[in-house]
Amino acid sequence: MSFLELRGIRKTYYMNKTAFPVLKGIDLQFDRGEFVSILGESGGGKTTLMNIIGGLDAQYEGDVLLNGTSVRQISAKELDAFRRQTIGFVFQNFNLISHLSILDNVLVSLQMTGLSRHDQKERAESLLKKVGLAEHMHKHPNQLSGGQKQRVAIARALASDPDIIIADEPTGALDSQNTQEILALMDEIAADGKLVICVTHSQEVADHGTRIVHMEDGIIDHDTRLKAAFPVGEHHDLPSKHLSFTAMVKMALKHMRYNLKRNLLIIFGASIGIFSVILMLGLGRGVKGYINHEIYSQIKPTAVQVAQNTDSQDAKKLEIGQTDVNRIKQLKHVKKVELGYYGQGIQVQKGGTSATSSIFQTTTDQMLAKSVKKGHKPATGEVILSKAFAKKFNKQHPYKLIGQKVKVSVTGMNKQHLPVVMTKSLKVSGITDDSSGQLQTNLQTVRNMYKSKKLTFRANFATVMIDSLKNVTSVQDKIKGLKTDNGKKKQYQLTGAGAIVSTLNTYIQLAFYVLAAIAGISLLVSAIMIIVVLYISVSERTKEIGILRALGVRRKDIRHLFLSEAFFLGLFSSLLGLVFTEIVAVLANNVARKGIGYMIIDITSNYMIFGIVVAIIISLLAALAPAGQASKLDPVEALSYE
Ligand SMILES: Nc1ncnc2c1ncn2[C@@H]1O[C@H](COP(=O)(O)OP(=O)(O)OP(=O)(O)O)[C@@H](O)[C@H]1O
Repeated sequence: MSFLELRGIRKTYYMNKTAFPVLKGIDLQFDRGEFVSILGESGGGKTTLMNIIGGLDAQYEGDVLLNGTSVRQISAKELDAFRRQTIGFVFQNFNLISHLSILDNVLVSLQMTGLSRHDQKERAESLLKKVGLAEHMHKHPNQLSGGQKQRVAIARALASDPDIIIADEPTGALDSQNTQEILALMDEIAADGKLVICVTHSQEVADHGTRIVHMEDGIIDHDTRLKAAFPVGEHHDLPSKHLSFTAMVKMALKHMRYNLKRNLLIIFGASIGIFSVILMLGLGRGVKGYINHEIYSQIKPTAVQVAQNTDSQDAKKLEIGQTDVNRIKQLKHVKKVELGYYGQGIQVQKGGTSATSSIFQTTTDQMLAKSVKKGHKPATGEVILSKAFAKKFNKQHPYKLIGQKVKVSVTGMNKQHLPVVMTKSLKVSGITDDSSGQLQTNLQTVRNMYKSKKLTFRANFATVMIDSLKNVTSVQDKIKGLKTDNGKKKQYQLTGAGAIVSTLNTYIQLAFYVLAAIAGISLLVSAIMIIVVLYISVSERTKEIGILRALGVRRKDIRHLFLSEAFFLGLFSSLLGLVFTEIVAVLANNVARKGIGYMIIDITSNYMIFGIVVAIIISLLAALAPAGQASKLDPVEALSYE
């Protein structure tokens, strides 16, 4: 049984349904240790035959048998493995991968063997030494002469220690001295026990081998043995595996580095999209934060004041009692309920001056300390005045009232519904910035005033503290819906800014989402840019894809190669976009801090992660079609791509 056998190989090309038969029944047998030259006229079908033997072309009739096993029946994956393990290609125009160094070109093949990384490198170096290129390992193909390039190609073909070397016009582009050197190398390979099949036009090259096969009109018309085949010793195949994902990723990175300028430009362009989206989100959050900060410094939007819904002046009807408090306290999201007292027409006297306060109200625990411009919140027996009211007693220096005593007269009703005036001397503890005539004291002070006249104190409002702004509206609705014990609707009267603040926040958020979405258009442009670049890259690298496929790289790996590049484009552009955003945020926040005392751009780590993930997903989606196209390229067509 021969090592390699061709049985009735026929191949016909079709052009517009016209058949062009090229191979018309080829039967040949080869053994290891042979150096077979295939001679024939130009266009006679030699390359076509080599592609069939090398497992690059599976569209033919007949059969190729390796050690008696048909290669025709095997799956596409097995055919990839066949090329990896059994075949080494040497082409007329070298077909080296231009963006990889000489060493890396040889290593691509070795990465598909079971050798350790160290052994791969050692073997690549020793093969390059063998072909006389020890000093050129770190150069790129464009830095070598034609003869040197062909020696790299031979080193690469030998890397996975295949049994068959297929050389298609290996000396076609070389001068006579280089031709002799390459032929000597091919001799050595055959002497090593491999089968060398070499397509040539040159009789000189053909005469060098052990056998000449002549093709004419699609059939073999002469088969001449010049000398005996080289003796074949024991042979152990190098274990083969497909290219690892990491190797593919590394190759993608090397290609990106080789085309650094172009890739930097793409990364820069795409980063602008990420930059604008993240900036808008950060600005939205910052502005919302700033507005809330301003609102919270004036009022407590999570506080709602509840009073009885009545026009009556009767203190009994106006009372908010313990039953009301208990009812409200039971509601979800209610943190605290504090009773309060509200009155009008309160007389205040100091020395010879007296004035009437338009609003008199008890403060709650929740009262903001910062709302007291000077002084402090009132303790029992103390009162705070608004600046406008204080001016009535000291026009020039209203703040001087702090620490002084004023007489406060509140009118209550006794059991007979007759007015009773309660007067108490209270110390001014602070002054607010308020322009209304407001007077505030604490609840205990009012209780004490009622007690001193033996009148029943009735609170007439309650302050309800809600756990968070987002729950204000729902709690308000629930309070409005509360019923009395006999099932009647209570219909409380509610006041508070929470609902408005909450709506305002929703609108601000919405406005910035819209802005971010508009900024997202630039992301779309980035995606289109990546699609275009990858399509260009696929057509530029068609030959490289053909070479990789000839070396036994799977379709899947080719797809991974392009997807890896897209992944890195997405990753690097998002990182650059984030750097730009950070720079702008730091600068803008510096200015904003000086101007309004607040950092106006608030970029959270979630936004950053969102930016990175979105950029990568968009890049990968953009790469799907070009990567798919690359992986589907026919290896023979890809190799003959000009
Ligand atoms: N993909 C293809 N589609 C159609 N015809 C093709 C295709 N590839 C090759 N041919 C034709 O098949 C014939 C054989 O081509 P092939 O490249 O095998 O010849 P060759 O013997 O290697 O020629 P040369 O010595 O000039 O390299 C040629 O006539 C060529 O035009």
